[in-house]
Amino acid sequence: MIDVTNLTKHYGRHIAVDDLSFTVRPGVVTAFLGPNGAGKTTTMRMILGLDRPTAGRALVNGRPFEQHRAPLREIGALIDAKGTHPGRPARDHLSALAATTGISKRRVGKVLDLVGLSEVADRRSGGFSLGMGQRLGIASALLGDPHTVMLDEPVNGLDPEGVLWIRNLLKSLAAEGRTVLVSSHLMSEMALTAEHFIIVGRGRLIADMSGSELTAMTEPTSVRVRSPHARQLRDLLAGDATDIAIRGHDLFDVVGVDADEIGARARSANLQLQELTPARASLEDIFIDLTKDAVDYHGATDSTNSTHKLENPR
Ligand SMILES: Nc1ncnc2c1ncn2[C@@H]1O[C@H](COP(=O)(O)OP(=O)(O)OP(=O)(O)O)[C@@H](O)[C@H]1O
Repeated sequence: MIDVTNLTKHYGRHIAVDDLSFTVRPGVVTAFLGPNGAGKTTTMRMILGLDRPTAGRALVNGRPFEQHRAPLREIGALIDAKGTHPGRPARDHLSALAATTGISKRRVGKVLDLVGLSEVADRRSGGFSLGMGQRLGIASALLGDPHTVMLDEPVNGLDPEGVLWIRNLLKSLAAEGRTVLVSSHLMSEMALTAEHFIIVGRGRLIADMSGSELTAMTEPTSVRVRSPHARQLRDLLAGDATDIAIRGHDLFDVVGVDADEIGARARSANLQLQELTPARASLEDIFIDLTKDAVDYHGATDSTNSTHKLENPR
């Protein structure tokens, strides 16, 4: 469990983390999302005691990280995958880490197997690809068999196979009952991995909720209707719909009339319905909408110009 309360970090006049409070619970993957510069790494560094908060506090399993007798058994973290000595083989790196932190040497072989590096464990890590380096960083994080795992942008620069591997690893760690916090600026990836989302922008909390709660923040954008009587149904709805888009001989999308109303009208006209599906914005659209004011640099094509409406933006 990670508890962050009123956490704040100033660098001179710049506020990197601004009065942030949230709890990361065990058993689900929690995504820590925000655009570049939102304060994710700074927050994670404060959770690990690597940076001192200007105000507030961060607790790992009930205590500040540095007050645990065996901190690496409490929380394993990947903050900078390049933090290994390039001349040292992966196995030696992990063995040294185990020896200096009182972790059994047997764990070294176990984590090398877990991350798929056993065959290259005696090669110098300096020759590792980006993906292999990430795997070694994750092996270091898991060495102490920790209750809580925290990874900063672990999928950055990985190939699709590496991305899939990390996704499955994170889910299995959470399924074992561990607390898993993983940062990213890519909602598209996290939507497939996480169940809970903590979204920050310019150091401030924007949202702290499950995927279904996030989705429920938007009004349905349209309703998809499939019926063998599509034409008659369209005629029935034409007066109230703001838009009707024909998608096929038996399929169309309606804007401006909700699914309950379409169902009621079809029933009273005795017209059969085969599909009635409200369409909502994707998690990625919602993320872009929520963080659009916190993005420092927009591209020439403004991806924030989405059409859905948030009911309850914070
Ligand atoms: N040591 C530092 N000195 C001064 N400013 C810093 C320092 N570390 C971070 N910052 C600033 O604090 C803000 C938050 O940075 P941070 O790296 O925590 O964001 P982030 O969400 O992890 O972003 P990214 O996704 O780009 O890694 C940024 O504006 C950054 O420039």
